Amino acid sequence: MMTPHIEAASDAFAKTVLMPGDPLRAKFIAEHYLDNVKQVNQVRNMLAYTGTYQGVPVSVMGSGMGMPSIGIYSWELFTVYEVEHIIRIGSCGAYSPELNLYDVLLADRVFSETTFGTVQNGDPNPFRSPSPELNQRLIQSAHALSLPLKTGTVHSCDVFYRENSQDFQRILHTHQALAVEMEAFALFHNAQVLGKHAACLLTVSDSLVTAEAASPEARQTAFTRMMDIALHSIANA
Ligand SMILES: O=P(O)(O)O[C@H]1O[C@H](CO)[C@@H](O)[C@H]1O
Ligand SMILES: O=c1cc[nH]c(=O)[nH]1
Repeated sequence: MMTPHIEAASDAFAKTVLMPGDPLRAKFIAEHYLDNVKQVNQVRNMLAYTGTYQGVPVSVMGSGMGMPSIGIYSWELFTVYEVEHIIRIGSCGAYSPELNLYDVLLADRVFSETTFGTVQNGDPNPFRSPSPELNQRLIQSAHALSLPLKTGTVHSCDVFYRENSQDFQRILHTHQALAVEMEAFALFHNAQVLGKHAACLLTVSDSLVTAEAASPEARQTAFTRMMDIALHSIANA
């Protein structure tokens, strides 16, 4: 075992890793998109695979839910496996009435009340940013594939079930956060601290404004758009 959480050999990962929260979404991508696939991790069922997409090496690994989990996996990938780029591909809940179910959103800034940064290296700044280069490539890929892509601030939240379900209005208006998810802040923080590159693409799976939620079937189709954009950006880097 190379780390307490990843059993893969030191050269098992490609330089770019796609990270959905759900390890089964990682399996889906490996099975439907990649060639020459090898499973490289199953510790704690946090499945990881390496293969090629249009001839370019790429890995895909689940991050689990929440900042402690992605904080561990992204740190180990960046420091032990010499991974250079991590693109999170996740689901999010819409705060903005202008976001519809299945829209794909690229985070250009992340806000969080988490203590992750303060505890990790004493940085209390509640905002983190993605890699401008990765974001530019993702925007170009969406354009090349004629897939609509929105950009904006995302809220990374430590709590999924909040007592006050309308609290999102405050965060929308105070920080212009268009949607909520639970990992991007820690991923961007680790990338910044380690001099690596990270980005976050999200598909709207539900709306806190309208209380609509995507069906499981629709989620799969809609999520493939985000996967297409991410994989195209890797193949055309
Ligand atoms: O779909 P994923 O990538 O897991 O992302 C979102 O879904 C989970 C909550 O249901 C959290 O991990 C949140 O960030
Ligand atoms: O973190 C998340 C993801 C999807 N929907 C939510 O409400 N929260």
